[in-house]
Amino acid sequence: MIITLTANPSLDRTATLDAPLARGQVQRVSGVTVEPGGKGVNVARAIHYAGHPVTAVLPAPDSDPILAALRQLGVAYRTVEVAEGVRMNLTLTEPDGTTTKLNEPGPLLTDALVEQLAALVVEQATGAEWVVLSGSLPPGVPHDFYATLVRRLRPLGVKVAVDTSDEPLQALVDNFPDAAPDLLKPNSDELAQLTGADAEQLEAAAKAGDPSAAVSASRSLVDRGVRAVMGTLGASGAVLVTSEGAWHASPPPIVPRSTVGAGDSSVAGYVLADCGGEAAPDRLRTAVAYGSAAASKAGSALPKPEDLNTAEVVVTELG
Ligand SMILES: O=P(O)(O)OC[C@@]1(O)O[C@H](CO)[C@@H](O)[C@@H]1O
Repeated sequence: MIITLTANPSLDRTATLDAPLARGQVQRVSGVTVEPGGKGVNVARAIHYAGHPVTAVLPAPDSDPILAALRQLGVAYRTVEVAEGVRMNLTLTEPDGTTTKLNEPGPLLTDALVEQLAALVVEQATGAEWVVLSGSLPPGVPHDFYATLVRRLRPLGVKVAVDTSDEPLQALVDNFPDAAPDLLKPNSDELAQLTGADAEQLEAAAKAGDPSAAVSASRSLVDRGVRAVMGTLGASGAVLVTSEGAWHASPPPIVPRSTVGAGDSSVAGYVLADCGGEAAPDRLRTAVAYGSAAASKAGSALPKPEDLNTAEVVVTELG
């Protein structure tokens, strides 16, 4: 069983544009989809499609359309009941695959609701293989929420993955090694932010086939207690660093349609491969196959096992 927490779930509304976005103009959209989203919800969806037991934990009113959508997909969930509906995040996709996201802050959670949410995750985590803590935190939730939760989860013996950004990510790192998770999934900006590396240089080097800056940044986090750091590098694939070694995986060729959910899919792939007993290089291979399959799908659509092109992911062991 895998548990995902989405403290700030969303309904993802994707508008497809037939022409490049023209700022300040009225433009017609050619299609709209609405899907249940938020990073942990996406991870849960991809895991569910793979046939692995999963429960998504999230705050939402009982009548919220996100819950109806999850029921329709057959994704199991547990909620903390809140009064205000989940936020609506807007994605604009342009013909060349450029994706623009406008994310709302989300509804305020009171201290009592924050504690109910943490207690629900701890309850569900008992006996689970992994808990995945993903996404931003809505107003009212302290920045160190994930740090506190990792500390509460560790005694249960469950593995913990964290994928977040900005202050919650910084607060987590500030609380290492006590709050160090089993998997941290920063993107290149986050890796640079956390380690003082230059984001542009790190990305440019990875694009040119040299992921060493991403590896050193990831290694500095492993040195501070994280079991595995998977740094995602967009079209340049991802690196995985553990205390045993470092690997880079380049993705299979795809036509990118929407990057929304690519990072979440890579987390799902990593955790699924770990549950299947795969070694580090194959966990990275599966993660990158999942991430690139998601990027080749429209809107917030997530990959199913038949969408994966694992054979064309090239994994290289690095020194
Ligand atoms: O605002 P956050 O929590 O950082 O990110 C939320 C979000 O952009 O992440 C998912 C894609 O990763 C989307 O489903 C959702 O809209």
